[in-house]
Amino acid sequence: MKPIFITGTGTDVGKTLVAAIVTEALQADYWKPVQAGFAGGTDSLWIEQMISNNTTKIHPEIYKLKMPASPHLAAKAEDVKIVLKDIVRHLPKTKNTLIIEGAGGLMVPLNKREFIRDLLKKLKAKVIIVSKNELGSINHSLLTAAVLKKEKIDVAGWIFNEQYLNYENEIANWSGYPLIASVPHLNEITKETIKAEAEKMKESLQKLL
Ligand SMILES: Nc1ncnc2c1ncn2[C@@H]1O[C@H](COP(=O)(O)OP(=O)(O)OP(=O)(O)O)[C@@H](O)[C@H]1O
Ligand SMILES: C[C@H](N)[C@H](N)CCCCCC(=O)O
Ligand SMILES: [Mg+2]
Repeated sequence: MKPIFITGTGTDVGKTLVAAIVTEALQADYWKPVQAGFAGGTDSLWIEQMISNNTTKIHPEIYKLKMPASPHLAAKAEDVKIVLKDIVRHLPKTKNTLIIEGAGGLMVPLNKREFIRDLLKKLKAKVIIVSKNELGSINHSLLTAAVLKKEKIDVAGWIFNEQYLNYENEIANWSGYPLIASVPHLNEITKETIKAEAEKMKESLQKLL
């Protein structure tokens, strides 16, 4: 089975929160190959704290960079070069479904000429796009979809995070990619609330993937 790559319309849209829900729902493994910024903790550590099942394995990052910035700049600050084939070479060998989280959105540079877009292509992954259900999101979402289409990338569909507006069907229709699920604003983010969202999402995920 292809790995599932969780990208988003940008940074801070809720990729890690959605990744926790999807990972828990499928009892999948999780991998964040490029982490830029870890003063407040890494995405991997956060996922580890939010998962309830005993099957999930969290695979170590390949690049763990200090600066909370675009990975190409965070890498430059540490005199590191992000090499895509080194990430691909370290793709975790697991029989379990693998959830991979990107950094920011699709057109985030990893080095002078390659982007998250190129990484997910090289990893031959199937993509879930996380988008926020808020004003401005139609534009961000359709630009993201345009890049995925141009590159003929295999897309499973959208997961919308935080329901400020009802844009889900609009964006699904315009893009032609299906709506997988919607996640409400969670007043409390705990193992229990993640597990409850995972239960709600399980069936749609299993159907699509
Ligand atoms: N549905 C939600 N309810 C409440 N808080 C949320 C929700 N989704 C995301 N958040 C909060 O918004 C912030 C950003 O979310 P998250 O870290 O998942 O974004 P991200 O897309 O993974 O960012 P990055 O590009 O840094 O990986 C976090 O503090 C998270 O807890
Ligand atoms: C620091 C942040 N939380 C992420 N790790 C990296 C986001 C990169 C975004 C780059 C950009 O689109 O401007
Ligand atoms: Mg994240």
